[in-house]
Amino acid sequence: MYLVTAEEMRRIDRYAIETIGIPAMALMENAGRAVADEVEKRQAKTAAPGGRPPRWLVLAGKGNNGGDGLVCARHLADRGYEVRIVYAVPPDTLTGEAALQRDIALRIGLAQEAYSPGAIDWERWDGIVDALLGTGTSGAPREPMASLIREANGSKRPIVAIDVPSGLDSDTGAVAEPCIRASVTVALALPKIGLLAYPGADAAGEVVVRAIGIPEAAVRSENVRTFVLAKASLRDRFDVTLPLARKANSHKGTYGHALIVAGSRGMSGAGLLCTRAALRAGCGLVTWAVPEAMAASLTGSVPEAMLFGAADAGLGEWRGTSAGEVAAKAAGKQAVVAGPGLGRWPGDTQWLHKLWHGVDAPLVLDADALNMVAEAIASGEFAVWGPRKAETIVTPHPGEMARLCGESVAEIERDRLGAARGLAARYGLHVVLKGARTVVASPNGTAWVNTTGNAGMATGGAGDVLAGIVGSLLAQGFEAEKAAAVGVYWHGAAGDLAAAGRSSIGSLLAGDIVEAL
Ligand SMILES: NC(=O)C1=CN([C@@H]2O[C@H](COP(=O)(O)OP(=O)(O)OC[C@H]3O[C@@H](n4cnc5c(N)ncnc54)[C@H](O)[C@@H]3O)[C@@H](O)[C@H]2O)[C@H](O)CC1
Ligand SMILES: [K+]
Repeated sequence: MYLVTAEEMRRIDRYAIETIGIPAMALMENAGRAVADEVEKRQAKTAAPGGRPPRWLVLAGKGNNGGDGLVCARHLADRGYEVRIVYAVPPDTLTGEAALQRDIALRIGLAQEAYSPGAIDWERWDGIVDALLGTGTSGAPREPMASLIREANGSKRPIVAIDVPSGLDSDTGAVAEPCIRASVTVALALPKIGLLAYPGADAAGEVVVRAIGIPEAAVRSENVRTFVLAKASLRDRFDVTLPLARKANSHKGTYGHALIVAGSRGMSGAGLLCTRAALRAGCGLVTWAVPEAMAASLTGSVPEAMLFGAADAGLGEWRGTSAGEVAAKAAGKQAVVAGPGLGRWPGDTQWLHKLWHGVDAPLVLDADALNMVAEAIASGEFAVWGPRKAETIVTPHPGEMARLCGESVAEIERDRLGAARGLAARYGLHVVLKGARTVVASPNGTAWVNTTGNAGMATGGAGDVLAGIVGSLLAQGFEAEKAAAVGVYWHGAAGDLAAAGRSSIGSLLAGDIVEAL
């Protein structure tokens, strides 16, 4: 499923109207009717007291979003609802199709008023349709609309938002003060990015996408490069269904060999989780490289993996001198994961630089390896590292992403998609920006926003598990975008499955995610 910006939606809309010739009023009619259907569906669950007709308020702005609301009001009235339109602005300032809808509403005698602060008896109404602002929003809602939004939120009535909750930035998910807090948002034609990205996703409530008669040809006229990562997209885009299929006639060599470079004294668990996740995600063989002094104590901790002890002068910590050995160990492997629990040591960016070129296989960099890259970027060194022989996936959380981009966490979180896309394009990396609604961005400009996962996964080791899964999929021959996208979806889905089996998701452990794979 596509995810669009306001500008992309506008262009698709314009193509449908101007190039294909579908009247704007027809689209608006479909939009308003779709919203009325959704209101009816919700209202049916809670019958109005005493069998009286349901009472709904429609808050209308002056643009096309308001026009959609006026169509919705008309259809609700036709279905026996008591409806009242509240214009946020003087009705004579409405323009275009919205003005035509205003005249229609007037001619059929729908109840209406211009908003006056404090004048609405909210208690009287069963629900509210938010038709104040849509994709034409610029900046935070201005007065008097801002007061109307605050009153509506304070009313505690269910709010059905048309297209986007008013006050939401459709492109980033940033919410203005105030922003409508909807129980459901009816996204018209295509979902907007801001409906999935937090904090917008919280303001949107449940998101329902409804067709309004925009032909597929209009959608295709726009080269949309952002997609929802959901079960259907795995199937349609990547030809993958989970659990992964296996050929009856196959052997461990069929599923690849991954090298996991992870863990150090005090952080062996990161390597252990990464290694177990890689095995559970199905690659044929895993070699786990650790500083040599740790190898003895880890013997048998994951009997299915091979252990490799890298020279460490007996300290259980990584040293720059091990780069050659690790690169040699990577020969013949189909994927390498480096980073979880590595720690930092003097000269570690040079160590990583050696792996950067010494490893011929696809590489996943996570955790401390990302901090090394961030330092190399900051010092200007990274610019001269040059391209690798195979693809590279980086899996930063927002803190690591902030260091990689030289920005603050708040700046990254304000536009996660933009940040991930920017880093991917700048350095030719596949970027997995973790967090609620993980973003996967590729150097070719494609990006995915994930729908699986839950807050219980905000726990130590969950990232190590993801790195292991992605490495495992690379080892099994998935190309980088597919490995990253499928891995992210699967990791979240496993987290959801693991959470479903617990009374509180707060008790979820990273190891549970591995077992749920
Ligand atoms: N998807 C489609 O193909 C269709 C979508 N429809 C609906 O149209 C809106 C977008 O309509 P548009 O007229 O471009 O913009 P808005 O209604 O969102 O609002 C524009 C209006 O509001 C004023 N305004 C802008 N920002 C603010 C602010 N911060 N505070 C106060 N007022 C503001 C501005 O002056 C403009 O005049 C889309 O979301 C769908 O709901 C079509 O109906 C069918 C086709
Ligand atoms: K709206």
